[in-house]
Amino acid sequence: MSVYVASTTAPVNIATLKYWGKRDKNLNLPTNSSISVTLAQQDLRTLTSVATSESFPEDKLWLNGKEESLQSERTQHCLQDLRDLRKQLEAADPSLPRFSQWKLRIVSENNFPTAAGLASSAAGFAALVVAIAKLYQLPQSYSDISKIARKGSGSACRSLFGGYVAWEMGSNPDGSDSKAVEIAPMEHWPQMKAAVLVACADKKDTPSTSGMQQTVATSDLFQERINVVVPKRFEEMKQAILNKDFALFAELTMKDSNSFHATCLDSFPPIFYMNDTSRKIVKLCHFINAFYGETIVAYTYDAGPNAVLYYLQENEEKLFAFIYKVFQNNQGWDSKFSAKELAKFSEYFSTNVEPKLTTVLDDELHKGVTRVILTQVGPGPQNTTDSLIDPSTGLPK
Ligand SMILES: Nc1ncnc2c1ncn2[C@@H]1O[C@H](COP(=O)(O)OP(=O)(O)OP(=O)(O)O)[C@@H](O)[C@H]1O
Ligand SMILES: C[C@@](O)(CCOP(=O)(O)OP(=O)(O)O)CC(=O)O
Repeated sequence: MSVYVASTTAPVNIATLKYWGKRDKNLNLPTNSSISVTLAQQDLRTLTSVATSESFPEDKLWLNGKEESLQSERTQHCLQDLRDLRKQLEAADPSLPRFSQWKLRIVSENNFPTAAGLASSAAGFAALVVAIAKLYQLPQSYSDISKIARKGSGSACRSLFGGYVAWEMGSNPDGSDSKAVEIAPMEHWPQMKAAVLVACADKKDTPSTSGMQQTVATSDLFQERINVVVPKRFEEMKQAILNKDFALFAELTMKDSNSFHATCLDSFPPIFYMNDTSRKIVKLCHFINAFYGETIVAYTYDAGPNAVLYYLQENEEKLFAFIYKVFQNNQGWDSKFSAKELAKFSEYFSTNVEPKLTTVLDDELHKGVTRVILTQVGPGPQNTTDSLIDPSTGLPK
């Protein structure tokens, strides 16, 4: 029995200009273009291996060690599109093995919690699509392949690229121009860092897909957002990235997060993703920027209460004087900083911040957070020699 195997990793991306709203649910076509930053894979990544063999009786998926259904319409859509592209290759070259007819085994692992509002579906679908495209040796560009990932989960199309990425909404009814493109690679602005403050949360309020539908159907504010606010902001944010203008990038990022959550609140019945902790972190960020008289941090929130803070390496000490002070009891610091480095943040706080503070910081705020993930801008999907499939059996290792 010949078993053919391919593997890839794929990153998480966190939008700075949010995708919210579909104009076509089946094809996952958005009502606005969006922009994101791809995060480093050391902390947040999916590893996916795929195998195909004439002897496999059915398609199968194992996610984080457990067998899961592959029956969702979205996954089926992705598999069908990939098989169609492979079929074209096989038609052009009859010597190729008939992978398009054979069943697939997919084994995937996320190195972070799945379905915890950390964009696991984005990394997951990106990895799935890239791994199969690799197995099938498809010649299409990553922008073309991103259209298939998009059908799995909209935000997944942006995880096909590293650095700074746009999802161009397109206008064709068949979705052929709704794809991800690179705005700039990570090397363009490698100083961008991200601190994820993972909030304590039960299941999310409303899944993204149904939340979007509700907003599209009921919010008046949403019409202003997609027709006026986002088109202008999309161009401005692209320029801010190209010019490495952090103050502008940060302001647009914060405003866009607020605008997206405002349309959620304006939906009927309203949808609440941010909680009290999220709102206090928003206030803390504005306080920090006002304290220094300069914008050194931006917050953004997806469809859940976790905060993602973007900042530049050069401002880490200034920012962490506050953030470490408030969240030092949360796990996640020791893996990135030595005790000496952490002591420097405390020292900066007691020397430069504390004497000038006019307000008392909330010493209970850390209780609403479970852990911090300290990371940075990162590359797109990576080739890997790690494999989750045993090629002699075609089963998970
Ligand atoms: N590695 C993976 N391979 C394939 N599918 C995955 C993978 N990881 C996650 N998924 C799919 O994504 C689902 C989780 O998506 P969901 O949108 O609920 O959470 P999330 O992406 O972590 O959060 P959010 O979209 O709010 O950031 C999983 O139930 C699974 O179907
Ligand atoms: C708030 C968001 O994170 C929404 C992401 O929505 P999904 O991509 O998870 O939605 P589906 O296309 O229905 O799978 C904003 C963003 O990532 O742009």
